[in-house]
Amino acid sequence: MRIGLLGGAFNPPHEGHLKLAKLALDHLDLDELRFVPTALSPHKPDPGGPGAEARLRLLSEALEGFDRRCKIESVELERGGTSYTVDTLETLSAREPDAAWILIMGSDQLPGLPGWRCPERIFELASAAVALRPGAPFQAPEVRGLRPVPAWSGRPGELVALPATELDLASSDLRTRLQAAPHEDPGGLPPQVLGTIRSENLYR
Ligand SMILES: Nc1ncnc2c1ncn2[C@@H]1O[C@H](COP(=O)(O)OP(=O)(O)OP(=O)(O)O)[C@@H](O)[C@H]1O
Ligand SMILES: O=C(O)c1ccc[n+]([C@@H]2O[C@H](COP(=O)([O-])O)[C@@H](O)[C@H]2O)c1
Repeated sequence: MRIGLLGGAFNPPHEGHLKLAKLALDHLDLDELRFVPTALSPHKPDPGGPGAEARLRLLSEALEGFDRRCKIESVELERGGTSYTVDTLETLSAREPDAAWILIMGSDQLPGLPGWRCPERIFELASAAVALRPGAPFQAPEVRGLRPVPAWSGRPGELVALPATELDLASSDLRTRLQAAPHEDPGGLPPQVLGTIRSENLYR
């Protein structure tokens, strides 16, 4: 099994996340892509917003009718506390030892990778696929064991580039816009997600 892990706060989930997932599914020949909502993101501990339960609900709405290979992996919400990727990979790889894991991310994550908890261990357990995000160039970071390759073979430690999402969307901008103009469509939200945000007065 070739399994992609797309981790994030999804606060709220938006079309940029879905485009990233689609690019990964199409280019990496994945059997599954799991969205992994954080309990607390290590570098964004207090982002505001409606909390984990609502983020999870919005994410499952965003995935309704999307690609059937997409699932939600709730291991970080169940574990609670700060969501370190190395802990998640240790749990998943012990649980599913035959899977090949690949982290799916936007290029804004690359400069911070050496500062993640135990990055060398992360890339003993998984690879990474990175899509260009507007404003964030692709620059391979210095992490032992991580090496750029043209295509993913399934072996850990490989860093592969995905095409650009070409969607200049960020949850933080959407939160700001929703708060400033609650009755306007900020753009970039799946319709079901916007509907729930409105009907439940979230992000006010
Ligand atoms: N528009 C986008 N294009 C490419 N990747 C994206 C895009 N938006 C988010 N991502 C990626 O999705 C993953 C999860 O992102 P996250 O949930 O933190 O969303 P975000 O929009 O970056 O949130 P925030 O603005 O609150 O920081 C990260 O790897 C991030 O790089
Ligand atoms: O493990 C770490 O040290 C680490 C540091 C920063 C980010 N991450 C992961 O990267 C993903 C996106 O994080 P963020 O902060 O952009 O929401 C999410 O799954 C985080 O758990 C992980």
